[in-house]
Amino acid sequence: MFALWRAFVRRKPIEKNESTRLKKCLGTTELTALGIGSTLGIGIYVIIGTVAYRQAGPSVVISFIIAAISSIFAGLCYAEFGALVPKAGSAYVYSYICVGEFMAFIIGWNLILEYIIGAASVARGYSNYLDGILDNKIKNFFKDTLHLKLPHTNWFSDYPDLFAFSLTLLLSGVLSFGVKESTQFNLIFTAVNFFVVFYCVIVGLFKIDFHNWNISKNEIPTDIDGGKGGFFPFGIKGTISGAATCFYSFVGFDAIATTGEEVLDPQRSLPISIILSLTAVTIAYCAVSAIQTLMWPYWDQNNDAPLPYVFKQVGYPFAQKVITVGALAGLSTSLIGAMFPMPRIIYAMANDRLLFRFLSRINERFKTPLIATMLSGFLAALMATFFNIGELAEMMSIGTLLAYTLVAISILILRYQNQPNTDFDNDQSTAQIMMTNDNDENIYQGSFIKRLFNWKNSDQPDQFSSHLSMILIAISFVLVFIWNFTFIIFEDKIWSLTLPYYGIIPLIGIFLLFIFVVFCLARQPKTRNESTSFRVPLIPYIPLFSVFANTYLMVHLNQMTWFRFIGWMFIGFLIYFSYGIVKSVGYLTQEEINRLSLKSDDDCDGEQIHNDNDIIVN
Ligand SMILES: NC(=[NH2+])NCCC[C@H](N)C(=O)O
Repeated sequence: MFALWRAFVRRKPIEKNESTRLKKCLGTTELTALGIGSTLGIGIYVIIGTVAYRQAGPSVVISFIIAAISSIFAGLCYAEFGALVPKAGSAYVYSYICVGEFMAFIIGWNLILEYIIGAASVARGYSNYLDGILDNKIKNFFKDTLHLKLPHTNWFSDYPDLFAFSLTLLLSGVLSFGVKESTQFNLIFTAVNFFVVFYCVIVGLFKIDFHNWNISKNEIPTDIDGGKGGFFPFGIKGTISGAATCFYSFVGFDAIATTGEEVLDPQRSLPISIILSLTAVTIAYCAVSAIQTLMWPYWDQNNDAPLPYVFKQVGYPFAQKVITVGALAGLSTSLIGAMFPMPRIIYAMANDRLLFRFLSRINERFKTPLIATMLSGFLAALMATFFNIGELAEMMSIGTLLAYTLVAISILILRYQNQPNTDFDNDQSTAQIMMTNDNDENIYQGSFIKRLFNWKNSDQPDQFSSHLSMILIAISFVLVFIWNFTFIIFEDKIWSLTLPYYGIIPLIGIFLLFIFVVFCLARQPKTRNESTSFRVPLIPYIPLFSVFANTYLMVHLNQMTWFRFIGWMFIGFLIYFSYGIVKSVGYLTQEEINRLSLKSDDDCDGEQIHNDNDIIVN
């Protein structure tokens, strides 16, 4: 059991003076453009309209604000990681270096889900959008020629979307043959997209009518389910479930974190551009959602291409054309933003031997992880062909929400650690650090209660305080989850203020317990690493709030999404426990890793080096 735990918490050594074959050329501007480009897409052009129409009405603006808060808190945690680790990577790499292998595996596995399904959903959205403009010509053609009759028709689309399939496959082809994501291209497309958003807001301002935020029920045609009218036609519940959908619109900024190796000054640029791009995107979403719902009644928003529809309805056909250009630019950058990091994460995990080795093969000629790119591209293309966009968006959101949650938890663990693996000038490998850890003397002064409240006001974490904090973090995570699940059971009653006592008692009880645990955690000593350029303020509150907001949105996703997600995690654990845990490079020294990578460059099927520390799971 102990060996298992040691495997879970082993950390990846950081290669000192690691050279990179990639060109260091990106500055804060390019990175911010990349962040905005991969985030601002379907959200503006499709989601605002559909959420206003079906879930939240004009209060879609509030839904966006709620989703923004949860994403911004996650963004802060990403920014700290980016500032801390001077190395290319995603949340997966960061957590492997700072927290431990098991956490890293789960984050990485969820990121793969996010990117594959994210790419599929954007491709699908792209094709729906084009269809909306072309009066459903693509859809009708495929429906007539290749009609599908699959069970669960709300999951699957009723025709195979070969347009989305070809688009995804084409793009992954382009990406695998070494066409580096051109930042120039991205910059131009993002600028076009942003200009169009700006244009919509300005032009739209001339056609706003505040009555649209206060429509009464009898103005809504009887054959339309428009709720009770007003600003919250579907109640607060609608606004919140809308927020869970809007969350999708904020996903993508994490692409910034995967470019670390090409950035001139990552420790400075990464945090700045994450925060800048999230701010810009939030303003854009809030502005467009306000304008769009003020221009046209929420109950008559179009489903496939709502933004141009509204401009057409108010008598601005020219604006419709401008929006189409912006949408195609925006959806393209969003699609590339999802497809580009996808093979890189698979490659990184396979390189660390947490996933199968063949996925880390670099193609000699094109110098890209060809197999990983093609395989993930093919999977994304298949998903885009058969699944409905709604199902894809939910599935992507659950993976991303869990990844964000775990990144926030990782930041907490990092801050309360007594042996951080973040001394980047020290060439001692993690293996050695772990050895010394084990021989540490455990001088636990004072009784448990005293330590729990840190009576001595110690400001230096030691082994005891760091273990204690880990336990407190785990307990608070479990409490937040249970609280959110309980909340959702009674949600209708809570919003209508008719909550019975058997609902009040557990909710208050869990809440008080949570406050107690957070209080104890806040008392524990934290590490002080003043050298990093960005640190999340208000530890432990901001990461805990992020955990709360993310799990809250997670429990609002539908049951089927949860079942499919559990299936995905099950496959992941199967791979980890049968392969990753025994093959991972987590316990190798730097020299061994070098030998290993030399070997795998020559011959991927060669024999793998086994080190003395190879663990036996007992
Ligand atoms: N990395 C991803 N999962 N990308 C998909 C992002 C979707 C993007 N937020 C949009 O609204 O278009």
